[in-house]
Amino acid sequence: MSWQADTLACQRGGRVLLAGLSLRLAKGQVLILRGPNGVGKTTLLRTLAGLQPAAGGTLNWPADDMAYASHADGIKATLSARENLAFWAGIYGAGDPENALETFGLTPLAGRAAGTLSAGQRRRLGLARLVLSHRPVWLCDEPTVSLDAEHTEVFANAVRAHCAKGGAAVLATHIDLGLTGETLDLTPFAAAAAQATQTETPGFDEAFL
Ligand SMILES: Nc1ncnc2c1ncn2[C@@H]1O[C@H](COP(=O)(O)OP(=O)(O)OP(=O)(O)O)[C@@H](O)[C@H]1O
Repeated sequence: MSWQADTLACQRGGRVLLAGLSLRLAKGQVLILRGPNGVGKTTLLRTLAGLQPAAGGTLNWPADDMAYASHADGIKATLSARENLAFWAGIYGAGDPENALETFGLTPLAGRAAGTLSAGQRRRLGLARLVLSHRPVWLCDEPTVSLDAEHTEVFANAVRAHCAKGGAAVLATHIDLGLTGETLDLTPFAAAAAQATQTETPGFDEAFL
């Protein structure tokens, strides 16, 4: 099984930010997205997750295969860590909250209201949803923000284990997680989008007459 995008264009706020992007993700593969702030990493992940339509190109990338860990952890502050994962297990229709808690070292905190967790603990709870989901493709946006070195390694190991079982992952990150995988710099695709936009800009006559 593989997931494929051909000559994809992605937009945010009505602007096409990326154009001409083709990629293929195979089982077992890790793809690292790189590029400066604002280049469009989140925008691409949101498009691949099916949260927004592509602005062009074709996507053979079923949304039901995706588990998306965004900047927002999708955590309900008044529920305990365990209750949060039980909620998400219900949404995904699968998954073992206890295993997910254990994987991210959250078992001792399982009964705590999520709103009382530290930033790094909350992030670990957000990432635990990935393990729970049993979905083949993990899409992660800056997954290790707020994580200490130990839990950055826990996350990297979770990705390795997921891929070893036939999963795959697309990770937007500015740091080196020590994962074996391909790197995709989005800068040329942002330049292609900017170029296309310039070409489409109306000339003086069209704009003012
Ligand atoms: N809701 C929005 N409405 C309009 N523009 C937006 C919106 N969200 C983001 N943008 C803009 O879209 C562009 C791409 O943003 P995006 O979040 O995809 O970048 P990124 O590569 O993930 O950046 P970072 O490395 O800072 O996380 C930026 O210029 C940003 O300001």
